[in-house]
Amino acid sequence: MAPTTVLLSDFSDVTDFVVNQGNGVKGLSEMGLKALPKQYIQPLEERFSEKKIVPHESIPIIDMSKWDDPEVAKSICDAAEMWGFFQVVNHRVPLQVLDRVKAATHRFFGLSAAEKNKYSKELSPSNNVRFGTSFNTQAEKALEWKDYLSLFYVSDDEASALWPPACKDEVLEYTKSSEVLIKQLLKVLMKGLKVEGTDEAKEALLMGSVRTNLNYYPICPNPELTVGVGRHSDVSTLTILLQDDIGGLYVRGNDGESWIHVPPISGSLVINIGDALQIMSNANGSSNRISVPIFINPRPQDTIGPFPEVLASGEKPVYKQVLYKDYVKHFFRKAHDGKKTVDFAKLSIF
Ligand SMILES: COc1cc(/C=C/C(=O)SCCNC(=O)CCNC(=O)[C@H](O)C(C)(C)COP(=O)(O)OP(=O)(O)OC[C@H]2O[C@@H](n3cnc4c(N)ncnc43)[C@H](O)[C@@H]2OP(=O)(O)O)ccc1O
Ligand SMILES: O=C(O)CCC(=O)C(=O)O
Ligand SMILES: [Fe+2]
Repeated sequence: MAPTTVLLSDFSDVTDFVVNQGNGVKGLSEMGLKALPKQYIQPLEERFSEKKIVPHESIPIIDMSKWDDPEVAKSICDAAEMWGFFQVVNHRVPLQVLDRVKAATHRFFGLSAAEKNKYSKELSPSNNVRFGTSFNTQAEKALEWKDYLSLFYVSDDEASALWPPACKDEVLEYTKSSEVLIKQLLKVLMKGLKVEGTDEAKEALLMGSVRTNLNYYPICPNPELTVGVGRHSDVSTLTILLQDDIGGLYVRGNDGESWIHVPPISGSLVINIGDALQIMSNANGSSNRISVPIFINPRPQDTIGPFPEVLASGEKPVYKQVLYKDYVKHFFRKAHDGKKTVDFAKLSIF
């Protein structure tokens, strides 16, 4: 459809158009706006500054073709500890599956606003399926330039009945095809933490629930004034990010000030250690992290806290035991605020 030029003054309320009517920022972008609406202008400290990018730094790129090789395991554990982020290639998730889920994402966001809005918080037939924009429009002082569809997996039957037909098969295929990689990564990471043996209870704690988000960042008239997604770390155990070839993902450097670009590498997946694993591994990290789509999590009803094995040597617990659902609710109820979500689980002496 050809873009219509609409003056911003024609809008009585940008938020109503974007949020309530389900047009999203995609709807705004397609109007051919010449300037960013004021609702999206981020305060200076939240904007991304090119000056803070470290040009020649890179997060590790790990070739997983020989994934039983102890050297590969060491690279994974070192990258998780040093960066919390790494890219994997030759990961055994078929490349056609990745292509199909990318196409399905375009197909879903290409639907009309009315069709997408059927999955909004107010109209969705289930809490497990949600179309939205920004992060938490109620709590945010400035909105973020992103639309999303969030799909929490309960069962194949539920997904088949309630997920949007435009993308459900491809999202299911993508999440299921990633399972073998996820299990391998968790096995290696647990061994690195000296948490041996994966019984059913431990497996549920690490990967008992799966949420897949499809994020859409349309062209923005003034990208320098806003953000697609603000500074945050994921509340997952692990996040598997599939990004397209546009780029734009940055990871906090270990100095807590600089940013490192994560260049798109065709066929690669970005792996990001989330807060839940940080809490269970008792790591007192202070750098921010950014990542994407398949969030591997404990189950909502699980209580998370440092694994007994990591405290066995006398290491003092940094985190208390928290109900995972409470932790996630805490994350979703506030605007993005860097790495502060984890403070919710910290023992008061830290
Ligand atoms: C959207 O932009 C994002 C997203 C992210 C995501 C990063 C992650 O790491 S997602 C992985 C989180 N883990 C899980 O989902 C697994 C565990 N799940 C749960 O514990 C529950 O499913 C639940 C998420 C807590 C929802 O349980 P429910 O009983 O339905 O609780 P509610 O009271 O309805 O919701 C609580 C609160 O959260 C808001 N919310 C719920 N789902 C979502 C969602 N998918 N996206 C955004 N917000 C959501 C909901 O509106 C409630 O808030 P109220 O203010 O309405 O009370 C990273 C970066 C991004 O930019
Ligand atoms: O799209 C990106 O590059 C980052 C998105 C992200 O961090 C998230 O959805 O949790
Ligand atoms: Fe993220």
